[in-house]
Amino acid sequence: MTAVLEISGLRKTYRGRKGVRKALDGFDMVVEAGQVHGFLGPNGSGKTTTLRTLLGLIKPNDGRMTILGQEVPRHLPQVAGLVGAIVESPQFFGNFSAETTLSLLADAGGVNPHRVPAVLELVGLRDRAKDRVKTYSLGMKQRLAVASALLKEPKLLILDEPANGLDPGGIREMRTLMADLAASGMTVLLSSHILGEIQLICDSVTIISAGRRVAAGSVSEVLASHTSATVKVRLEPGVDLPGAVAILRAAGAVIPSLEKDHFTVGNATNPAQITKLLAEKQIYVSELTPVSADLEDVFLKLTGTAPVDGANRQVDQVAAETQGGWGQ
Ligand SMILES: Nc1ncnc2c1ncn2[C@@H]1O[C@H](COP(=O)(O)OP(=O)(O)OP(=O)(O)O)[C@@H](O)[C@H]1O
Repeated sequence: MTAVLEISGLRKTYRGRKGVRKALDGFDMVVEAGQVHGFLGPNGSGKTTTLRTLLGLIKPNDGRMTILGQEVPRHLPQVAGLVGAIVESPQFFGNFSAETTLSLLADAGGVNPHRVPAVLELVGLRDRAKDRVKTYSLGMKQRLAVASALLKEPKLLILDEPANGLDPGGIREMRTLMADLAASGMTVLLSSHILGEIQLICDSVTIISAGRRVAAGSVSEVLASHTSATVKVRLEPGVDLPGAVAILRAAGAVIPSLEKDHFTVGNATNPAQITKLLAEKQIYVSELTPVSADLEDVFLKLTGTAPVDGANRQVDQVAAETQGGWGQ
């Protein structure tokens, strides 16, 4: 596969009241052709700074970026026509209809006017195309923004939070739209906080935390390599569950949850050890199942942004989570 987008060692610092802030601290990203690539990170981790830098809106301090093989920002004029982007919520004139807005944009950008009805159809605004934009819902304005980015039939589409403000039906339609665009050969880079959506829509993902890449790869690879060794344990009916938990805890097991009829072991890198330890005390396991992580678990773990009981986590505050194995 060829990379449509490559970023390596990107650095951007801002000077502020409290001195220098590293918004990007040697960030790397690769997006392969024809993929829908998710760009994930907590608030303030550097996503918008990355996208703005890529589009030549911010000057980086260091690093290398290429779009479609061309080094940017130096060759941005050569590739600008092949990139559609919505990085900041675009402002549309409320008294114009979507059709007029897109026709004006097509005209200004030298785009064939036939693209206007085509993109209106694609984003699902056909039936409201003649209504004034000020009568649109947030989600409809979002669709219009996507339509404007699609006008010039870009090879790379960059969308910052495209599902913002969309209802579940709208999110599902956006998902179908992304899949259709990717199937037509377009590469889509999508930043989002809706992790379930990223998991459903994206082929691959980059996770950023504090200006650095903390994970990258296909969604399944990222999930597999960061799935914690958690197993769910069910015992024969009538067995003293807290007693069994105490035996395992004494041997070093971490038990994140104890329910009425089962418990979980969070550091079960060797699950056989659980059955062995309990069987030695004549306690028999009736079910032992791995608990698979979803993207939200991986995200919270890698970015250190899981909620902490009784604390209000502050922006920029990350908690490093370390979890050792047990029973090796
Ligand atoms: N113009 C600026 N001046 C100073 N600091 C800035 C500026 N723009 C961004 N930053 C800082 O850089 C860091 C990264 O910000 P950025 O907007 O890229 O994050 P983000 O991942 O897009 O966050 P969010 O998900 O909240 O939109 C933050 O700490 C932010 O405060």
